[in-house]
Amino acid sequence: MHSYQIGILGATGAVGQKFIRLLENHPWFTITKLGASTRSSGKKYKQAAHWIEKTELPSAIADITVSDCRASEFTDIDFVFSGLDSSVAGDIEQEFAAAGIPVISNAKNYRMHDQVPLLIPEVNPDHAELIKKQTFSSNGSGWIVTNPNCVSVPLTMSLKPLADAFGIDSVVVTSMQSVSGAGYPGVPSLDIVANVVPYISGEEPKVQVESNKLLGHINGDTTEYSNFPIQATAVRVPTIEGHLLSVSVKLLDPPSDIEDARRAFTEWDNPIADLDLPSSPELPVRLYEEERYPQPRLHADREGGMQTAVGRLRKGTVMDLGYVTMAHNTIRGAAGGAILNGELLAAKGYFSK
Ligand SMILES: NC(=O)C1=CN([C@@H]2O[C@H](COP(=O)(O)OP(=O)(O)OC[C@H]3O[C@@H](n4cnc5c(N)ncnc54)[C@H](OP(=O)(O)O)[C@@H]3O)[C@@H](O)[C@H]2O)C=CC1
Ligand SMILES: N[C@@H](CC(=O)OP(=O)(O)O)C(=O)O
Repeated sequence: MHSYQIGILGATGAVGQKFIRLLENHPWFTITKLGASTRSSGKKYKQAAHWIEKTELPSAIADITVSDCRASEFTDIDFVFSGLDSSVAGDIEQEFAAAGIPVISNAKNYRMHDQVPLLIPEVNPDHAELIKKQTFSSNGSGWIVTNPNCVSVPLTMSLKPLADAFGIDSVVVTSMQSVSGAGYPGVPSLDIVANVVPYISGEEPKVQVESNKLLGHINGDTTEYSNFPIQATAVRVPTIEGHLLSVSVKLLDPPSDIEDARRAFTEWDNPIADLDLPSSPELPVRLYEEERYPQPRLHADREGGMQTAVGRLRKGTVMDLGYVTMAHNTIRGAAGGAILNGELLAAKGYFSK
């Protein structure tokens, strides 16, 4: 039986609030500490946070006093989830790991660090082994694990069945990203209402490198990346939740029949199915046959926001295959993905208890 007392860093932000909502009634993880900036510390959570979730702020959380994000304030917990702003996540997460507190982070800072696993449990669960190589803390009790960018998540989860069946030569992707990806208050309304903004600062380079780390292999102390090129275009659209991607793929060993590509998705085996993790979706990658699906408003919440949808699978005219894919950016692409990482690591015995 797993039972852990946990903290949330960046608890007042958009992702922090999603952690709080998703962890209410979690069977393994109980929130006992909340951290944010000095703007919030010392206040009760209900006063510090501008609650933007649709569900009620959990009463067990409302009266917790928010702490500074200092490791010395987070004694007596087993680990933290981090939804910190990336401008501060680097130093704070390192301080926690050095103090022997494991950090499961949603921020970008350590994703490409050699000894830090960039983890999607259904894609590369074995990469968790890198934890044992980390030297953030003197005795190895503190470490950092990250989850990928919210576009890299559906991109990599949808590429994985194709990589396993046919190998990937190259990818072109255009992401149509919802406004919640920019946090709260996020994109100015005069920019995004009835409009599309064809640029998201810093997004395309992350998408281009993270998938190759995720689809790589552990070799000794580090990750050997896969090495297919990805050309990404990141666009902000006026949806609220769910990032939709248009993907074109050239394969190393393309199937002659599109049915074989369909089967690659429908017959793909989830490598963690037998672990029965609480946040694990029944079907991590769902192939829709209806030509108008998937749509963010209709499908982003499927399986608790943890399912990656694939649709419009078709033979390509320039590259081998075309399809669209979509995932809930603040659940599967952020807090929910981090929680699933925590569950995987708990099930595999990584928390010293
Ligand atoms: N929104 C999304 O879809 C996704 C976001 N992410 C990443 O998750 C992280 C959080 O994003 P989001 O929730 O949208 O951002 P927000 O701006 O909504 O929240 C940022 C959080 O960081 C805290 N913070 C800011 N400065 C400090 C500081 N100096 N010391 C301690 N805490 C501080 C804030 O506390 P306070 O309220 O006190 O200022 C707040 O809790 C980012 O790294 C982002 O890139 C990743 C994937 C998807
Ligand atoms: N940039 C993403 C959200 C995000 O914060 O990404 P990252 O975790 O890679 O910094 C978006 O705007 O939708």
